[in-house]
Amino acid sequence: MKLVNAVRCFDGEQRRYEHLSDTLNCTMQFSLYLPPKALQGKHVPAVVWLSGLTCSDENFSSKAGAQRVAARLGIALIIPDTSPRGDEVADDDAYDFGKGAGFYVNATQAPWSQHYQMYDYITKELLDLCHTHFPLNGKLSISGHSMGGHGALIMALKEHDQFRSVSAFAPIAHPSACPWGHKAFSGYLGDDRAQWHAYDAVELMRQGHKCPPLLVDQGSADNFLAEQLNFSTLKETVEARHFAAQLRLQDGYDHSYYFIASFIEDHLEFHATYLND
Ligand SMILES: N[C@@H](CCC(=O)N[C@@H](CS)C(=O)NCC(=O)O)C(=O)O
Repeated sequence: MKLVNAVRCFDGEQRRYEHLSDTLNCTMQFSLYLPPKALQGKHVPAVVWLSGLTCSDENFSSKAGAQRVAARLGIALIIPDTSPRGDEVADDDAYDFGKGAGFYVNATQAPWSQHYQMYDYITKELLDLCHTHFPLNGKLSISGHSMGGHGALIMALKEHDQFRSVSAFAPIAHPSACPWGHKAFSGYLGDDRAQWHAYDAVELMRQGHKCPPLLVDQGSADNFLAEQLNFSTLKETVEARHFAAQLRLQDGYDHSYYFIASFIEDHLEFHATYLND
C-alpha cells in the first residue's frame, strides 16, 4: 500500500492511499481521515462512507465538511471509491453504469464480473486492510449517499454484526424498482430477480434481515426523489418491521453535497452514540 498524499485537517490528517486489490483485480485508491486522537496513538472507531454515481473517494472528503465533526468526535472516516478503476476495467459511456457506478454489488455477468466485486472489496478486503494498518479499534458504522446510501443499507442489513449503526442521505432504497437499479442490476447480475433482491435494501428488510439503528435524510426538492429513490416504500417497510429508525424528509433540500454538508454533523453524532458506548 502506498501513501499518495496526506494533509493536516482539524489537527487530524486527510490521507489518500493506493493499493492493489486482489478482490477487484486492479489498483485502487481510497481516502482516510484520521482524527487527532488517532495521531496521538489511540485506537479509534470508524465510519465507512460510500459515495454516489460519478463520484470517486474525493467528493466526500472535499465537499461534505465531515472532518471538523469527525475530529471532535474522535472518529476515523474510511472513504472507498465507487467502482474498480484502470484502463483494463470494463466501462460504459453512461454515467450510471460501469466506472463510477459499481452499485456495491458482486457482479456475476461478463464482462463486469472480472473486476466489479465492490461488495466483497469493501466488507472484506478494504476493512481488513484498514484494521491491519491504521489505529482503529474495530467499532464500525456505515453511511452513504444515493447509490452509496443503497450500499450502506445493504451492507448494514447483510453484515449487521459488523456495523453498530447505519445512515443514508437520499438512498436508492429499492433498486429493483427504479430505472437506475434496473439498469445496473440487469447488467451486473443478469435477469434473475432473486439475485437482485439479495442487494436491495427494501427486499432484504422484507426477507427478515435485522437492521442496526438507522437514520435516513431525504431532501424534499431532490429531483431524483419521485423516479429513483423510493423513500416512501423504505419508510413503510421500516415501520412494518418496527426497526429503531428515524427517516426525515428535509424541506427544500436537493440531492447535492450542499444537502450532505447540512446534515453530516447529525449523522456523525448519531453514529458516535453507538461507536463510543
Ligand atoms: N450526472 C448525473 C447525476 C449524478 C449525481 O447527481 N451524482 C451524485 C450522486 S448520485 C453526486 O454525488 N455527484 C457528485 C458531486 O456532486 O460531487 C445527472 O446529471 O443526472
